[in-house]
Amino acid sequence: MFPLLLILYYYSKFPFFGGEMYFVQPHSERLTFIPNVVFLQTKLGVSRCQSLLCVHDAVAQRDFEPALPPIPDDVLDDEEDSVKIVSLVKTKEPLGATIKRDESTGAIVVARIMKGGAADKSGLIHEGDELKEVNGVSLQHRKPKEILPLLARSKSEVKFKIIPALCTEEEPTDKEKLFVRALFDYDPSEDPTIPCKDAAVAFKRGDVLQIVSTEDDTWWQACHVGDSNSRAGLIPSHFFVRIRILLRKPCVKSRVIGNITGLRRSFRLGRKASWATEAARFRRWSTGVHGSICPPTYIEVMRYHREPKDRHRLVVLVGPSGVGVNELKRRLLISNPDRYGVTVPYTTREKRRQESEGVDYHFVPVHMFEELILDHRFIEYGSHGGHYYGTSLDSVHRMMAEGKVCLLDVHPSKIKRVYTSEFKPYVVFVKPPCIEELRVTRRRAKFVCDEEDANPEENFEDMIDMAESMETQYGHLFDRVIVNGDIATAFRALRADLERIYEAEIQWVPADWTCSSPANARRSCSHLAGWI
Ligand SMILES: Nc1ncnc2c1ncn2[C@@H]1O[C@H](COP(=O)(O)OP(=O)(O)OP(=O)(O)O)[C@@H](O)[C@H]1O
Repeated sequence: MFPLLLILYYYSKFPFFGGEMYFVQPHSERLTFIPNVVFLQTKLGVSRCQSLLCVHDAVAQRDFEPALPPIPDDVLDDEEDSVKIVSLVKTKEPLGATIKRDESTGAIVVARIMKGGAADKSGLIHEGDELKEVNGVSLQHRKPKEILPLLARSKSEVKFKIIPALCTEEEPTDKEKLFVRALFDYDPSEDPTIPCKDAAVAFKRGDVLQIVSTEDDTWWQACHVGDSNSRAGLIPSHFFVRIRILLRKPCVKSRVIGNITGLRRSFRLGRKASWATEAARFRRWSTGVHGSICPPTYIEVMRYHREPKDRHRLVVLVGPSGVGVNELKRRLLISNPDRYGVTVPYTTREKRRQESEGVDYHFVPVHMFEELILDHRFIEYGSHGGHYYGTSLDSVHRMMAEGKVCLLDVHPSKIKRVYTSEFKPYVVFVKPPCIEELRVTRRRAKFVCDEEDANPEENFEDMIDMAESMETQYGHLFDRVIVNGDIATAFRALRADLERIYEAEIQWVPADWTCSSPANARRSCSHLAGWI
C-alpha cells in the first residue's frame, strides 16, 4: 500500500465533534463542520493527481478561504500504510459523527457516521477510521472526553490525522435499501435511554424512514424520506421498542372471541342500538385482546408505481358509530359518481317496498347466507333483529373491477381481511372533534341520535371514548386521520386526500404488497400478522 495523503477543508462557524456517549457541546453550541475543498496528493498516479488538482482549481476559482496549508512533511514519512490528514473549518452544519475508544486497542475510532451529515457527504471520513491526532496532538492513551477540549480550542480549523478503516461497504442499490413506515410517534427529548439526543431523529406515526444501519441491535440509524435536508440519526430499533413496551405491559393471553361485529347503524338500517351499548361492547372486546397484540413498531414499505391497468386502491373508512362515516361517503359519491362506488351488502331480511335487489341489498335466504359465512366470503357480518347482514369480498371485487374507487366502511378489526396486495387498502380514520365542537356542530345540524330519548351528551362522550380505543388499538393501520368537526371542512380534506392518492404515481405501501415472490412477502411482513 502506498501512503495516501488527503487534505480536506471545511468551513464552519461552530466547532463540533463528539463521541459515543460524548456527543459534545463544549460551548453550549454544537461543533459542526462542512466539507468545502478536497485536495489530494497521492503517490498512486499522476492522472489522479491531475484530476484532483483540476477539481481543486475549479473550486479555488470561487475564492474559498482559507488557503490550503502546506502538507506536513512528517506525513510522507509516516510508517503507516495510509494516512489521511483532514482539515476542517467550522460551519453551522453538524459533522454527523461520533467517536469511541476501542477497548481492545485503546484507539480512538469513528463510531458512527450519520447519513447525509457533512462527514458522510465528504466521503472521506468513515466508520472505523482511527483518529491518531487532533491539531498535531497525539490521541494515544486519551479518552473521548479528553479529546473534546482539543477540538474546542481550535479557532477556525481542526486538523485530524486518520488511519482509514480497512473495508468500506458498497452503497446499496435502491432495491436493497430498507424503507419503513413508523407505526408510533417518537420524541427523543422524552426518551431517557437515547445515548445522545442530538444524534437522534424524531418522527411521527406514518412517517416513511430510510433505515441506513441496523448494525446496532438497540439503535438503528435512519433518515426521513423526501426531505433533502434530512440527516441520518438514531432511532430505537424494532426489537428495542418491542421489548420496552412488552416490559412495561405484561402480555395478556389472547381470548377466542366469537363473531362480534359492531354493526353500524347505517349498515343494518333497523332498530338503532344506543352508542352506549356499542361502546361498552367495543371496550369489552378490546380489553380482551389488547394485550395479545404485538406492539407495532415499523413496517417495511416500498414504492408502488400504479400502472394504468391496475385497479384503484380500496378506500376503507373507519370510525366510531355516528361520527359521520356515511355522511362523508355519501358526499364523496355525489361529488364524483363515476369515480367512487360502494358495495351492496347482503341481508336475510325481507325486502321492503321501496328497496331494490342488488341496489339496496342482496336479499338472500338464511341457508345461503350461512354458506357464505362458512366459505369466509364476508369481510364483516353480524345479526340484528333476527336477521343477518354482511359485506362480502365479492362485492368489493365487483366494484373494483368496474374501475371505480370502492369505498368500504367496516369496523377496524376487519381491516385485516382486506390488508392484502389485491386490495391495497388506503385506510382513513374518521375521528370526532373535541366534545365542545361536537355539541356545536351536531346540534346545529339536527343530529340524529340512536334512540329518541338518548342523552346526546352521553353519546358524544361514548363516541370520543370509542375513537380513542380504536386509535390505540388500530392506529398503526390508519393512513390518514380526518377530524369530522365541521362537515364541509372534513369533506374537503377527505376529498383532497383521496384525489392525491388517486393521482399519485408513486405511493409507499407495505413491502409484501409489491413483492413478486410470496416467500419474500412473508419474510418482509411476517411480523405484521400479530399486529392486525
Ligand atoms: N360534521 C358533522 N356535523 C353535523 N352533523 C354531522 C356531521 N357528520 C355527520 N353528521 C350527522 O350525524 C349523523 C350520523 O352520521 P353518519 O350516519 O354518517 O354516522 P356514521 O359514522 O356512518 O355512523 P353509523 O354507521 O352508525 O350510521 C347523521 O345525521 C349525519 O348527517
